[in-house]
Amino acid sequence: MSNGPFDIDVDTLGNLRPISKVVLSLGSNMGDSAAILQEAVEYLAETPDLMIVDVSPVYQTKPVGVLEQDDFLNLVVVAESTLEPLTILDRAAAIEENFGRTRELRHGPRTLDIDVIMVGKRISEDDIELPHPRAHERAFVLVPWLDIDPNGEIAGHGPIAELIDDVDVSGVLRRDDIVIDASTGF
Ligand SMILES: Nc1ncnc2c1ncn2[C@@H]1O[C@H](COP(=O)(O)OP(=O)(O)OP(=O)(O)O)[C@@H](O)[C@H]1O
Ligand SMILES: Nc1nc2c(c(=O)[nH]1)N=C(CO)CN2
Repeated sequence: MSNGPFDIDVDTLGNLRPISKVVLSLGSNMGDSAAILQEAVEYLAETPDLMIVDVSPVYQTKPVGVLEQDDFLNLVVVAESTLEPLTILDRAAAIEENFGRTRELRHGPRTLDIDVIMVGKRISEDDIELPHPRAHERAFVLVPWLDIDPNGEIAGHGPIAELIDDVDVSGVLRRDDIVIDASTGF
């Protein structure tokens, strides 16, 4: 899979649309987190013009940032899309809102958080920064991502297989007993 806008899709009107690689990080530490992640993957699979390529195993992870909160369940989704990065961010926020996500505390507990890790190229704007500025230092992103995309890279930081050597992975435990059914929609 290419990282950037090198693959092209032609829509029904004949317009050429670049296909970008998309990486999303999903996390939950409130409510029935396994069921929430399952449903969130289904919402993503139903998103027009976004095709899921793979869903990682689920990991139970120690909280990063605010430490006084429950462990998270995390997974990573790799997809391909012709959507604009801001459209993907809006879609992620809309899916979060289905689960009553509130933003009372930065890095605090949440039913569902969807971070946009990358959408093809690098972007730095008021509303969006890509790649996600903290992804390269987060074991809860790198470990599941590596499982499904061993050649993955974060622009400006390098291959995830190398970045992982510099992060503490001790708080990240694979939960093979939690299976996300990724068969619906792709
Ligand atoms: N790549 C990105 N992914 C997600 N949100 C982003 C991104 N770039 C900018 N944002 C903006 O940053 C805000 C992130 O808010 P949010 O409450 O999700 O942060 P957080 O998940 O607590 O912390 P972190 O950003 O460290 O993961 C959102 O309002 C969103 O518009
Ligand atoms: N383990 C873990 N810690 C976090 C997470 C998360 O998904 N997993 N999300 C955060 C805000 O994006 C802050 N801290």
